[in-house]
Amino acid sequence: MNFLLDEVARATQRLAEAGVPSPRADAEELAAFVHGVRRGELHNVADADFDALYWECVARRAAREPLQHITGHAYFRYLELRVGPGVFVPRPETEIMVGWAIDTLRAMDVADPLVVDLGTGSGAIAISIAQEVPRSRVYAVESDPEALAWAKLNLDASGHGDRVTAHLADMRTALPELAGRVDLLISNPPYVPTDDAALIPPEVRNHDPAPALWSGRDGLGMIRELEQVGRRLVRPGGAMAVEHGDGQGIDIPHLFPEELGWCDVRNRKDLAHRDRFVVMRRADDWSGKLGEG
Ligand SMILES: C[S@@+](CC[C@H](N)C(=O)[O-])C[C@H]1O[C@@H](n2cnc3c(N)ncnc32)[C@H](O)[C@@H]1O
Repeated sequence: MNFLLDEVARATQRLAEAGVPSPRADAEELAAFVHGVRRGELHNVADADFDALYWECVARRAAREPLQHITGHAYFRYLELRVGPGVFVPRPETEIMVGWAIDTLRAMDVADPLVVDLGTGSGAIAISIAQEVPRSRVYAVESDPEALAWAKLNLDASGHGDRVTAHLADMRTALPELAGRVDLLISNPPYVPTDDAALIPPEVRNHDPAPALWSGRDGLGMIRELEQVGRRLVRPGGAMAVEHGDGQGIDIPHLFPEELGWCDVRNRKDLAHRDRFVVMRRADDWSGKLGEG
């Protein structure tokens, strides 16, 4: 074993003792970050090049600071996003929902689909859709100015800024000018039950911003509101996708009832086969009035 890999093995043990869920991967990722190489190239780092900064990073991770806050970036689909304090770190679970949205948009017979991402955080969802659906126009809504600043940073770096508009607004009332015109509405809203606060890992509880997490005792507060938002914004025949937490899959389809013009309401699973998001469509012929609560 070379010197660096030996250090990585020691760091792995330290992270495991601190309760980090993926200690080996994180120890390698930090070593790669510190030495400016990819994980698969760590064997090329010469002993003399070992940087003691590595152990500072390991100490921060052992104190349960998120890996992505230490490296300053998070990977999401084909993007490398800048993240740090003040913005929610995008998660792999959300990539699957975005994949569903991209497939749905590509299958729509609409030349320049109009998309709304509610609670954009780092901009992960909005920028991925703009990147992978070339003629889409995306509105990215966020109420937290600090988070929106990260989204704008990522948007500027992405090269898709001409088709993504960032809005500082409350997702419950945003974009009245798009009423009844949106082809696809997508949201990863806050959905963690305040009742579960004690169960949440320290990386999340102490580092993701509070507005990104909590949504009432059962976690469903914002998703209930999103039903009305979808009814107001999505055009007849348009689609909607909403992420939710473990164990909420059973409750959410009932929040989008046929009587209110929702159809094809389905639970979708993440890679771990847990219900993770719900998808639905506005009926083509729903006769209710837009915007009615
Ligand atoms: C779970 S995070 C999702 C961030 C990003 N879309 C992602 O998937 O990585 C939820 C986001 O919604 C934002 N948010 C919470 N309440 C909001 C509201 N009323 N209006 C707009 N954004 C809100 C939070 O600030 C946070 O950035």
